[in-house]
Amino acid sequence: MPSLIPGSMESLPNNPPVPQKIKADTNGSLKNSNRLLDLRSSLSSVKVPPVKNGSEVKLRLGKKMGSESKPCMKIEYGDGGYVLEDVPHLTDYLPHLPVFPNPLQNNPAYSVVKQYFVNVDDTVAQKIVVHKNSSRGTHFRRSGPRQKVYFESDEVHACIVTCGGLCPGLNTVIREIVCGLSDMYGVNKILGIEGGYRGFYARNTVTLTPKSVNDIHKRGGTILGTSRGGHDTMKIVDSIQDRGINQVYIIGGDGTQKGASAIFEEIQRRGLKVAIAGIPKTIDNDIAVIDKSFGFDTAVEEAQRAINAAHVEAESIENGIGVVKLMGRYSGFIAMHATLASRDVDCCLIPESPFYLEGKGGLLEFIERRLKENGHMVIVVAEGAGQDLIAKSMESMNHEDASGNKLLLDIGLWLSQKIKDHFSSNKKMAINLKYIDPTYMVRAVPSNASDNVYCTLLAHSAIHGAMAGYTGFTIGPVNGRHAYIPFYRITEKCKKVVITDRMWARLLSSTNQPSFLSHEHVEDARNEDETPAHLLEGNSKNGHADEQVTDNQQMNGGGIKELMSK
Ligand SMILES: Nc1ncnc2c1ncn2[C@@H]1O[C@H](COP(=O)(O)OP(=O)(O)OP(=O)(O)O)[C@@H](O)[C@H]1O
Ligand SMILES: O=P(O)(O)OC[C@H]1O[C@](O)(CO)[C@@H](O)[C@@H]1O
Ligand SMILES: [Mg+2]
Repeated sequence: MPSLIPGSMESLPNNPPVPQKIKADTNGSLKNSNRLLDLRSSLSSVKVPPVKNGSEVKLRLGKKMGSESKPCMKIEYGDGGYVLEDVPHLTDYLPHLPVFPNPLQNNPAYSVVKQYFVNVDDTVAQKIVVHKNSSRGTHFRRSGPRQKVYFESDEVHACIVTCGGLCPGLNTVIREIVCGLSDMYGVNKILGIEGGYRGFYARNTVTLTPKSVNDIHKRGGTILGTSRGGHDTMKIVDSIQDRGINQVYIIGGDGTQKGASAIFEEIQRRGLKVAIAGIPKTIDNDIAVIDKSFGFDTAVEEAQRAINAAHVEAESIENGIGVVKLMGRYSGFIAMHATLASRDVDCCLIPESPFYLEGKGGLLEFIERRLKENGHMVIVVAEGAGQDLIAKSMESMNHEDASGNKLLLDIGLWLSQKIKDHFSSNKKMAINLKYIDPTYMVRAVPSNASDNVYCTLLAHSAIHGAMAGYTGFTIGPVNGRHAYIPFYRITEKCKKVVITDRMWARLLSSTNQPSFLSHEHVEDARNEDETPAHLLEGNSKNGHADEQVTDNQQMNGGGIKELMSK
């Protein structure tokens, strides 16, 4: 029997949301006193103006288009241009689920906390720098424990899977999910899925207990193993169903979150009471919306060791050049932050900033000048930088990994060779170049102290969300506050360094390197910043009314406009 919680900030759903699968292909709408639930089968055709007083909820349902599946969107409008991009809830398609009081109310560690439970209406603003007349813009549901939960402790059968490349902190997140479920919610049935997505149907599982995971945060890698490729939605959901799993914690990058979204949609289609929670992971820090991904700080810190070594080598010998290659397939955040942190770097090359070697303003000219001035120099290059240059000078392979990610050519080796060739061919200067490739070293280490704490918060957010019945969500800090974010927001766009924004300008000013930017490049960068038309009414055409750029948004790939207005 569902219980009401006295004094609860949340009201139990008297009018539970309409089950999505029933209404999936209708054009009808349903109104109550202050809410409108609008169910459409097409994403693009809906145009409903925001309601002035009160709020309006729109649930946009996915429809298969070719092989791409459009996501479910649940959007609520409020006053002053307020938009809530909400995440799905189990009651969206299972309206009569029983609810239970949150066992944290009786937990001695948490019951002393004043207002430990998050108000159900709390949301987190994506835009925090506002003008007097700015609209309030997009918000996400605040994460944290709710007074009521949709799972009883002994009913929960959770599983955890890690997918994609390694990242410092994977083991910490696993540990914290297991310990958090057990300590906070008394959950004791937790399975580890081995070897990534394909482990659901092709590998063994391992039972995870607080005791078995106690020390794993001190190790790099993932105790569960990981993989690329092998995402077979039907087989994965069959496995979830056959094993009686009802909470799935999926740790991985953009590809993994796309896979999690497909699993969620299939779970929903089958009408299963299974919560799907994504925990975003990527060493490259290229996940949109969230402030930063776990392991990134650790990677930047670890990269300092390689940069230090390169600097020591370079400054100890005449015309010494240290070249360090760091990770960053499409985004140069590790290289940029490692450079800014180090102050020993003379030039940082990232995928977002095209560069050239020869001629006036080119890299080779700059190297020569810097060697004449300082006698040594350090170059940091992100692995995804200059791929166009290598492809031109070598036969491009165009190979992909099992997940469909482009396999990169080795920019570090190529660049080192080009520099050596240049200085030996024109005999201007004898140089001494040392190439250091610590790429896998920076992601194979255990997470540092601050990442460890961050991993705990992520794990707890995911647990509270799943216990509260939310599903089809990923989590992360938005402007410092943890939030539940719909999958499509994380997967629609990869976060990149904005080369016309403040942080890159700081880097250019600290290294004094050429920007390599022609007027066309700036224009291109400006155009790339055009956010794809978002589906939010009441916003400007790029979906961010009165957009104001902050350093935080720079991390999130926003901000070309700012430089232009400076
Ligand atoms: N569009 C997609 N739909 C379903 N599954 C996907 C999709 N893209 C990737 N996956 C699956 O997600 C898993 C991880 O993907 P991928 O190898 O791209 O790593 P990632 O999660 O992006 O992490 P990393 O940051 O290390 O690249 C793989 O098992 C892959 O099959
Ligand atoms: O683990 P793999 O397959 O070698 O992939 C390496 C890639 O993974 C990442 O670490 C994360 O996407 C990239 O920086 C890098 O290009
Ligand atoms: Mg990826």
